[in-house]
Amino acid sequence: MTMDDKLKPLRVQIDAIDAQILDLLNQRARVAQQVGHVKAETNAPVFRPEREAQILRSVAERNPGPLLDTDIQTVFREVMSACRALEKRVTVAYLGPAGTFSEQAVYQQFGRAVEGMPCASIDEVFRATEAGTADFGVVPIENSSEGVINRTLDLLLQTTLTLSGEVSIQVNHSLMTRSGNMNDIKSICAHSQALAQCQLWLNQNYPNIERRAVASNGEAARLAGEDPTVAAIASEIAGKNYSLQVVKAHIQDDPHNRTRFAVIGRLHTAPSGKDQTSLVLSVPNKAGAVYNLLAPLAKHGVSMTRFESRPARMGTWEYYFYVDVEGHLKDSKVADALKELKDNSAFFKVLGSYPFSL
Ligand SMILES: C=C(O[C@@H]1C=C(C(=O)O)C=C[C@H]1O)C(=O)O
Repeated sequence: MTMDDKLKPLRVQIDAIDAQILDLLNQRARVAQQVGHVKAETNAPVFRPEREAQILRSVAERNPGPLLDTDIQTVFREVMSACRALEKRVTVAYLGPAGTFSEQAVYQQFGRAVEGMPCASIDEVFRATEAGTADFGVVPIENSSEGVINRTLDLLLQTTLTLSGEVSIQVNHSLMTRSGNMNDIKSICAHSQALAQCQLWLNQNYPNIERRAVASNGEAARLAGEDPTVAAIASEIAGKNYSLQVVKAHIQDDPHNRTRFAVIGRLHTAPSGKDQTSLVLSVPNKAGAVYNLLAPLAKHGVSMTRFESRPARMGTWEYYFYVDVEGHLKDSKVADALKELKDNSAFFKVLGSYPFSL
């Protein structure tokens, strides 16, 4: 038997299965449309992150293989995204331009069937979401090698928006030029964070080429696309958008470099069963204040998953604490612990409760 003879019956099987999948997907989509009608009657929110998180967890738990859990989740994320878009296509503002890691974070949270709205700055993402021009915003909050993104933390302090999710993505930086080599290159452009994340590699390989910080890696890719003397450090997706070729991939000093993004919006996400709650607080500047601050968490058996401190910038050596705890604001032990925390705090703000990222 030739290879084609062997493949033929297998492909007939795949075609028959695809016909069933197609039918089932559209059955699912019709039910989602009905969900959309029910929501429209009460003006209820279309995107329900807790429900989507539960579905993604459940498909991974029930997955018998051979498909990988993470791959099955990618497929279901897109299925839900497409179904949701039949109810309403949500608009998501992010730090643009297209091709940045922020855009990747948008897709990781919402799937591809969204209206992405690239913004020029983190401030603009907040403004567009606060004004309702966008339903949600996605902003970088922390990088594993460079630390927190100060502007995002400052804006979270003031905003009326809540956190409705977080996304963590692996950040791979590539050095790219129009030609695919470094001949004639006079400067290397990237966002200051990316330059910092590739510092050792650049010192070793191109110590004499000028480094230029620009607004974003996407902007660096755009500049390199226009100018054959400019190299960009950016994601390969950004490079493709501007017809750049890779000189060297994965040049970040930390191979496990990740960035965490916050999803901001007006939605108060319901409990999904595996949630966390983010808050910001400050304490009066006196002995034992931080100890007292955290005691209620231990007392009520609430685990803290993150604790970050930042100077309040009032010249008084006072600090804001960004704290994440396990559980949802609607869990009684979280609610009880937070009530006591609030009583001990000079400033207290709950940023939101949302499902743990996958
Ligand atoms: C269908 C719904 O609307 C959206 C789409 C979902 C889906 O396709 O499963 C899940 C949650 C919502 O974001 C729903 O709320 O159940």
